[in-house]
Amino acid sequence: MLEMKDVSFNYGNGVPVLEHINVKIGEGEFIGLGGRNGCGKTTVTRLLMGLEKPVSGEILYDGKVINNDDASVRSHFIGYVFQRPERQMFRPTVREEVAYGPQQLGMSRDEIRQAVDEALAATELTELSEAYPPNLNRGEKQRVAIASAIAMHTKYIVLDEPTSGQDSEDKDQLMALLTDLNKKGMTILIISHDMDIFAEYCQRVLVIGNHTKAFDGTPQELFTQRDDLYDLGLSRPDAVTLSLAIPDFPYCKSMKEFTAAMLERMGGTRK
Ligand SMILES: Nc1ncnc2c1ncn2[C@@H]1O[C@H](COP(=O)(O)OP(=O)(O)OP(=O)(O)O)[C@@H](O)[C@H]1O
Repeated sequence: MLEMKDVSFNYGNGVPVLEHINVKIGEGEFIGLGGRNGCGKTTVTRLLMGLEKPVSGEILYDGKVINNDDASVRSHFIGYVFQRPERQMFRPTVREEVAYGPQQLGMSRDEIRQAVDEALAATELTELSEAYPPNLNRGEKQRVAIASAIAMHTKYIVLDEPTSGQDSEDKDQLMALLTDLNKKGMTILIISHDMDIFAEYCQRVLVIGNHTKAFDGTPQELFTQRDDLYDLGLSRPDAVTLSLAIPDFPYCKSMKEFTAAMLERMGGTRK
């Protein structure tokens, strides 16, 4: 369990960024983190990663205060995919990049080879294992960062707006990979401005507003019960809006679900 207990933070210029944040992130969850531009989403994840320290309050891992554990210690249990993943890659090949973490953990050569092979296979990077990371496209770089976390067997992975600027094929591929990792037990925390991702993939959504936690619940609760979505910098996905507009229609979290429900209502099948 990762926990933020009454955490407040500013960047030292007197401007409050986060105030009295309380959040528990249990193992196996798939959580979306949303809110307006500049509300502090990246800062929340930097605090969890140990890249920033709370001004007050505590960060806990399995009940132990880890405020003073720096990012290299926390990387043993949290993997991170930066908004610009090239900033986290320093090795000459994809294989060496993915092997770096396991080497730091002191794994044997054979263990490292096996962990890296498995991680490259899981992220469909085997054929790019000798490639120079800066030459990869953004989706491939993200998968290298994810492979690094898999090879270290981290329990958590945090992704900062991984699908922004991606076409729908890359987005679907990434979300399928994250869903698969989550099914295998990895906890996912994904920052996004994409409401479809919250609705379709996340079990829980956290929203930051007014410097603190403004919502913590299921996407269905968020999109059907809150009337301040606009104020929070959010919007209702089309699939949800359409399903709510039709009397006695089930809640639909994606257009695929909506289409299937609509066809069922009309007594038809998809050709
Ligand atoms: N290094 C820094 N020094 C000073 N202020 C900063 C720094 N980094 C971020 N901020 C400010 O802190 C606030 C929160 O920034 P943060 O990047 O966490 O927001 P965000 O919700 O992730 O934004 P976005 O959706 O645009 O990525 C913003 O007002 C930002 O300008």
